[in-house]
Formats: sequence, structure tokens, C-alpha cells
Amino acid sequence: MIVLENVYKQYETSAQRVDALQNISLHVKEGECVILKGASGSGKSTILSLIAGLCKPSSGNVMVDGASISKLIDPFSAHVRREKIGFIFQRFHLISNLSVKENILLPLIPSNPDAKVLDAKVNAVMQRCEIAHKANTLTRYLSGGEQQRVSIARALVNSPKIILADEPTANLDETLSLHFIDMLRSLKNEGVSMLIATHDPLFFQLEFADRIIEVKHGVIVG
Ligand SMILES: Nc1ncnc2c1ncn2[C@@H]1O[C@H](COP(=O)(O)OP(=O)(O)OP(=O)(O)O)[C@@H](O)[C@H]1O
Repeated sequence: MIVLENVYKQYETSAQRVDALQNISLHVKEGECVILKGASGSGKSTILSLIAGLCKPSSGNVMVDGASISKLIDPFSAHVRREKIGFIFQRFHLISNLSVKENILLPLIPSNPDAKVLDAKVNAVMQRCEIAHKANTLTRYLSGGEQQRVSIARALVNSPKIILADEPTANLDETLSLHFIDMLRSLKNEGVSMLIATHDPLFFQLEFADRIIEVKHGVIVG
């Protein structure tokens, strides 16, 4: 479902060149749940961004459900992302002057013009993520945990085959984290593949993952 082959990623800034990933190869099968762990700066977010087609590798190949997303130009990689991937970002990336409902609705607009269908999907996912009571609130007025639940709802609204999540429980209390992990478990049982970058001990205590991959200085070490 997700394949990385000999992937390198360098970031060039005016000050320096950063070797963020070096020769990463990994394979996540359909319905498999893999956790990425590693110290801050080890390259976890870069791996997720490459799979989502949000950035390109310096060399190597990234495949998502048979499509070589690393080789597609922007509108086509965005299409693969919209159709197949739900991305839960570390920093939410919500639009602050839109409501909860409008933020969740956004990924659906390009593919689904039927207003009733859209409304039903958004309402269902808001209930699932326990944020329906704030449907009409602008997201700039939400707490960190509430914003996180909106970003989770937005990632799930398209019923993606793949979930990529960057520290998804960082802003949730233990009860909400348990609820979220439970939700991931039911998605996994429905065949959704997931790659989750996390330090949250709950994921490890609950033995949630099929596999844990450790990244160190841009290299897979275990
Ligand atoms: N856009 C960028 N430009 C330059 N360097 C970057 C950029 N994005 C990431 N880096 C660098 O690449 C390396 C890997 O960063 P990345 O964000 O992938 O790590 P991470 O493991 O997700 O860290 P964290 O757990 O703190 O989120 C770091 O040295 C980081 O400073």
C-alpha cells in the first residue's frame, strides 16, 4: 500500500544542507499499522510528508496504492492525496477564520458536489470525533485538543485507505487519546493502513502497532 525505495531527502537552506533522510526503504501493507518513533529531528515528519506528496525526495521512489506519488507533478499528487490519504498534521493546519464544519468540509468539495451527501458525511465524522457541539465555531476560538479533533475529523471525512498521523495525540488528554486510538483500531479493522509518528506511551502500552520502526538521524535503525 505504501512503498519507499532507497529514499534520500536533503533540505537546502541558505545557511546549510540538511541530510534529513538517507536510504530509507519501507513497506506498509494494506490494513497494517506501523508506528514511527525516533528523537526530534530524526526525520519522521519528512517521511510522512513524502508519502503524502507534500514534498519530493532528492532521490528514490515513493509509491502509494500503486501510484508513484514522488514522480507526479502537483495537481496529480494532490489528487492521490485527496482520494487516498487522511493526514493528521502535528500543527493542525486549520483555517482559523472558517468554522469547524467548514474546515472539515474542505477536502470533500472537489470530489462531491451533492450538498446533502456532504452534510451527512461531515455530521457523522464530527459526532465520531466528539466535536459536533462546536460545528459553527471558528477554529481560532478552539482549545488545542479541540483543534486536534477537528484535524482528525478532516483527515477521516474522505474515508481514506491510508492514514498518516504526526503526533496525533499530542494535544489530547488521556480519555480523548484512548477514544482516538479506539477509533484508529476500528479503522484498522476496516482495512485502513496507517503510519503514525508518535512518542505517546499509550500507543506502546496498548500494543496498538503491528510494527514499530525506529528512525535515527534520517536512517532506519530498527
Ligand atoms: N523545510 C525544511 N527545511 C530545512 N530543514 C528541514 C525542513 N524540514 C525539516 N528539516 C530538517 O530535517 C530534519 C528532519 O526533520 P523532521 O521534521 O522530519 O524530524 P521529526 O523526526 O519529525 O522531528 P519532530 O519529532 O521534532 O517533529 C531536521 O534536522 C529538520 O531540522
